[in-house]
Amino acid sequence: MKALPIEVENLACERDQRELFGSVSFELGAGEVLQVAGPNGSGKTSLLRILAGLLAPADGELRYGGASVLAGEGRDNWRRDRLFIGHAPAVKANLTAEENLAWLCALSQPCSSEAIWRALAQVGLRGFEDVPCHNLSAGQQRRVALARLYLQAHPVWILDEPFTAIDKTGVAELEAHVLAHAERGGVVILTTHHSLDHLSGVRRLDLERLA
Ligand SMILES: Nc1ncnc2c1ncn2[C@@H]1O[C@H](COP(=O)(O)OP(=O)(O)OP(=O)(O)O)[C@@H](O)[C@H]1O
Repeated sequence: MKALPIEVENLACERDQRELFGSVSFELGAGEVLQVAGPNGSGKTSLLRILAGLLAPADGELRYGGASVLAGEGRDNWRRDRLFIGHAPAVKANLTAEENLAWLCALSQPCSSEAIWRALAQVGLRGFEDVPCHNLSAGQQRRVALARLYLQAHPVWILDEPFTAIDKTGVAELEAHVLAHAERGGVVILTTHHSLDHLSGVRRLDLERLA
């Protein structure tokens, strides 16, 4: 499924009555990857949470397929098409890897056990399907959350620090998966403190310069 055009116009964010950023604007189309960069506290997570619909902006507009997400008419398409994976892995400690994915997917696109096991194998967790997440390492817990990228068919990925706690091989695999998603007509918006300069075609939005 191809992503529809995304337009962000003069988006502003305040936290505790302090302006974090005042006029973030960009447009993205199918096949594009955007890295949101900037120092700690510059508002990268806040911007991604606004885009995901989890935080209200102080001002500005987000359009998906030409329809305003914030005003309402584009909201259903946006909620259907965007997948947000936050900074924390958001896995439930007492549930197994499989149960976590079944629960996470049930909220948007329910998945079969077979599909979940396949996705867990793709993120290197074959043999860990039935292990409660409190018995997994930090990197393995992150991999459980990232398995959704192999499982679900959302065209727009919004990923906050997806590489955190992931080993070198895992980072390379995830980078390739991000690029492959874009090649299939998806859009990826992500934050990371590691450089993506070695990947061709990744656009960069620097909140430091916009603040
Ligand atoms: N729930 C909140 N309530 C009030 N202020 C918050 C909240 N969450 C974050 N902030 C503030 O907003 C600012 C930006 O935080 P944000 O997490 O968006 O930055 P970031 O660029 O993602 O940082 P990092 O690189 O450290 O992850 C920080 O000064 C932070 O203290």
